[in-house]
Amino acid sequence: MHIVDIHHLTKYYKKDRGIIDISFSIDEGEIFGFIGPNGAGKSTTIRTLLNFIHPTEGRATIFGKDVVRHSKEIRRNVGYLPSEVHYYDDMKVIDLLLYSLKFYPKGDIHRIHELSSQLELDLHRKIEDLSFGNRKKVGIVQALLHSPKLLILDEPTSGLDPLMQQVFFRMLEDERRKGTTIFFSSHVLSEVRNLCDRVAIVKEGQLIKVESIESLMKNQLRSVILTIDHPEHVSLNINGIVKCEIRGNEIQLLYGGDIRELLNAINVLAYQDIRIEEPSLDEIFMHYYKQEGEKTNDL
Ligand SMILES: Nc1ncnc2c1ncn2[C@@H]1O[C@H](COP(=O)(O)OP(=O)(O)OP(=O)(O)O)[C@@H](O)[C@H]1O
Repeated sequence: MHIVDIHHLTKYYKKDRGIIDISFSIDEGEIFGFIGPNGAGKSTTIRTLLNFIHPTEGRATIFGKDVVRHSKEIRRNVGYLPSEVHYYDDMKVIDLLLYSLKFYPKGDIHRIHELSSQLELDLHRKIEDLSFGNRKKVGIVQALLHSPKLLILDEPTSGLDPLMQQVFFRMLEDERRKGTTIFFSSHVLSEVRNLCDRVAIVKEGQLIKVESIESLMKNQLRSVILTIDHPEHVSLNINGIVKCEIRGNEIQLLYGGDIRELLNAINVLAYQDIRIEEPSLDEIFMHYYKQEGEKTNDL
């Protein structure tokens, strides 16, 4: 069953593009990543799903119900973390969370304590004294406290340190084991890679691809940078090289083939250094654009 269904969703802010013709679905129990650079349209899509803004065209359903007509009903079973959390600074964390709890008949105070202790959040501090990361934790507890069927999290890890990110990911996995569907946005692919079943990639308001992590990993692109004297004399004739550039004494490759094959070819060269990195989102997008272009040419 689809928990979220998005059909040709378009949003213009007056004349400004928000998102254009976005369509995809999220299955029950999935952890679904929504990735793209700043301004790609992630928050616009999410805010449309929550009925904070109205679509210019297209429609979306959550739990099979139209997000505009049934938003109140839908919200009871959705936990939402906005990308930026704003609170009444003068309140204590516990008072804010108890206030939030009142909206949900299913929520209980033990859950607040359990979630806060996992995140090492001090419930008795005032909101105004909290760092950005700690405010984010308050938002996470708020999103989870009523054990919603669907979690929609907009850039949940920004502001969390790497250790806390791991704690948070484990919490999401616990939620998923209970059957919760999770939809979360990020501009960091490596972050969502270990957690998600599938990802949707957006750029400049448009959906570029929906892909399972499994096939994303199979076609995983790597950025390989080789430091070598006279790089212009080197020829690497192997499949999987998507892009090859020479900059000073470096050969910069974008490689999508078997990494062992590349290393075998490189091993015979008298190189000084090698760096293998995850390519930037932009490089990945360019690769996808190229593939899409090739497909179009084939037709
Ligand atoms: N209230 C608004 N008025 C006008 N344009 C807006 C508004 N909100 C968003 N936009 C525009 O819509 C586009 C998509 O923005 P959106 O915030 O959805 O992107 P995002 O992927 O969430 O990026 P970020 O990570 O920076 O929040 C951007 O070009 C942005 O400038």
